[in-house]
Amino acid sequence: MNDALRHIVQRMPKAELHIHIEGSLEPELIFALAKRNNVALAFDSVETLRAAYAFTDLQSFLDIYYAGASVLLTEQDFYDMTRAYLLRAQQDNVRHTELFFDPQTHTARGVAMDVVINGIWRAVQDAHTEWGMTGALILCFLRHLSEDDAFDTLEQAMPYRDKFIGVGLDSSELGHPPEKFARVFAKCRQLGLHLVAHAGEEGPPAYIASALDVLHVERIDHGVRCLEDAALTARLARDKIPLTVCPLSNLKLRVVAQLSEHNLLQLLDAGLVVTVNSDDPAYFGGYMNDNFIATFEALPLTRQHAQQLARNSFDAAFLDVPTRQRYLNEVASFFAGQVA
Ligand SMILES: Nc1ncnc2[nH]cnc12
Ligand SMILES: [Zn+2]
Repeated sequence: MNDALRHIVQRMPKAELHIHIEGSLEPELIFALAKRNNVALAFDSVETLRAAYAFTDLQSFLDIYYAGASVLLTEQDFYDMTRAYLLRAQQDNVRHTELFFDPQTHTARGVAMDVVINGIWRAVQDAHTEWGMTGALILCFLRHLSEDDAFDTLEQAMPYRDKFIGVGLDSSELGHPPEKFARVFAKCRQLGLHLVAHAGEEGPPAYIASALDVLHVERIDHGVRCLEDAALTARLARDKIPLTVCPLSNLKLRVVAQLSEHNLLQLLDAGLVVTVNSDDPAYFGGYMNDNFIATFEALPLTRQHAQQLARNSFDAAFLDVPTRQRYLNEVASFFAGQVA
């Protein structure tokens, strides 16, 4: 990629829609919080922890990711983690972000729901006050746990209903199809929550179809395996169901062997509302602009693709009409001022 295109991709306004906030915990912060909270870690240094980030698949990552999250105990911990992510995202010209959080990872360790939600939400509010970034929270159910556990989690979260806009589904995909959570998603739909789900990351295209048909999700997280089913791909394009794609995550979790083999360009060519996101940036070697640059380096993507991806990120976001329009106008005027 040439310098002009690199500059465009870095500077263009963008939204991040697939970021697990616990996946933004850098090893340095894990060690600092472990010390502050007197939590024992299975690693003796930042370096040995980082060296363990050699994943072979989704599960090998999740085991380390849940261990890392064990240092989060107080509201201040959740605030500090979220603040660090938001500051980093701002450097990449992220204007709006929708943060996933995994309450069950914390409540199972005795951390109260209000500690989790209030800490994360206060950091989002401060970013809005201080530099105008907009943000929202999406509560994710862990799919390796039961639907009853998800119902309990929803009930515990209801006193904080004004602080999250939707629910998602994450963790180990294979063997835990969307339909396992049909009833709890139906309840969330009744409550007027936005609905998303991880599907088609490691799991088959059938999981994408059931996330749509059974859970009635509005976006698919990852979804990269949809291309294995032409009818499903056509449906996603026709219904403008966005995919929140995470290229460096796909590389690190061996969904693809090399980024040059990533299907992001085919997904765009198929007319899908593709977005680029970081997933778990502290674990996968990159934040938003790292993902954009690595992908643009690996694939024959152009300035037009960059503009499409920036626009898609705001089109796919759960924004009110005037705010979306304001961001789309920002994208248009940014690109109108570029000569590359
Ligand atoms: N990429 C991913 N897939 C499923 N669950 C996750 N939790 C955090 N990152 C995840
Ligand atoms: Zn994810």
